[in-house]
Amino acid sequence: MVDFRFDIKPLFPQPIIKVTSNLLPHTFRGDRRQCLDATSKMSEIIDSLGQLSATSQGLNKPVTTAQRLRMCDTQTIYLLADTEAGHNGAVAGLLKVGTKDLYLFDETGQSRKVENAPSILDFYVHETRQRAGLGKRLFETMLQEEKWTPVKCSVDRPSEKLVGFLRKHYGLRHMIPQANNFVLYHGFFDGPGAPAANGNGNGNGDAQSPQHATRNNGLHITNSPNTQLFGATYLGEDSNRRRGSQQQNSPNTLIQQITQISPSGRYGAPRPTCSMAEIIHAGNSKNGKGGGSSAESNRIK
Ligand SMILES: CC(=O)SCCNC(=O)CCNC(=O)[C@H](O)C(C)(C)COP(=O)(O)OP(=O)(O)OC[C@H]1O[C@@H](n2cnc3c(N)ncnc32)[C@H](O)[C@@H]1OP(=O)(O)O
Repeated sequence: MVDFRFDIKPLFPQPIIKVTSNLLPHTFRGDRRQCLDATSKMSEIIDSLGQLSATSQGLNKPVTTAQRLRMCDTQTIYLLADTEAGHNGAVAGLLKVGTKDLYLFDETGQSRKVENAPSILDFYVHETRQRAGLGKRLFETMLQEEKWTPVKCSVDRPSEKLVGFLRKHYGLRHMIPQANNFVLYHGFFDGPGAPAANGNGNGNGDAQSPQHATRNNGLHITNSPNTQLFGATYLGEDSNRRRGSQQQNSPNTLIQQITQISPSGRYGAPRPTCSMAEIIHAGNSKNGKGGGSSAESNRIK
């Protein structure tokens, strides 16, 4: 549990509050002076929880800060408190969600641009309170408030724990391979309002379009914003075969393809295992050619 030097109770009239770019609890009512005080305290809470989340995920800098939230009007943070804890109460967890415009592949390998895709961006429950249902409570509140369903959420590079959480509580198992670090599950594209496929029907788009792709040995490299930011991702043998990739490359070339678009921000940060690129590197090092990428050298072993 995270304690603060101030009493958190006035900020948490209910156990879970929502905070957006004004850095105020959604329940907040007050004059200008109270507003400034609440903003400063909320900033401290968000920064503390964001830092703990980053540490727990092995990131070298937080994904969630008050400053970032202030700059972004498409994100919401849900905070869970235990107002009975200690003298001042304590905060137990954080869930940051938002909407993103993403270039994504559906189950058949068709490329689609999805605008305002619901995204799970950061999720953390304090170590002393994990596996006690608090994560589920936060997530359920978020789903209700945002009017989202779990299968329609994209998840920004989920940890093993989050993958387990989604499997356990929502039965999400079958991922759709992507060329970026977002994870989608089968069913994401189903139902009314499903986004249309892009371009020419083979999922590649044309040479001028943002989703233009080159595929080599299962690596999907596009010039989409995601790939530029986050790097290429291994799509797996099956999807590679399905797409009829012609070219066979050496392991060295694969590493170059992964590293030519080096990750930045969250993605340049050291991470624990659980990445498709890890699989490639592991396979490659068996051939005596391991390591070398900036992401790889940053990763905690
Ligand atoms: C997009 C992203 O934010 S990726 C980063 C996700 N965050 C993290 O990995 C930070 C560390 N982990 C956490 O903070 C928490 O474990 C959360 C937020 C993932 C889940 O919150 P919790 O309160 O633990 O979840 P809750 O109690 O509702 O559900 C428990 C289930 O989550 C999964 N889980 C939670 N903790 C663990 C763990 N230590 N090891 C493996 N699975 C875990 C399991 O499926 C677990 O069910 P089980 O106990 O029957 O195996």
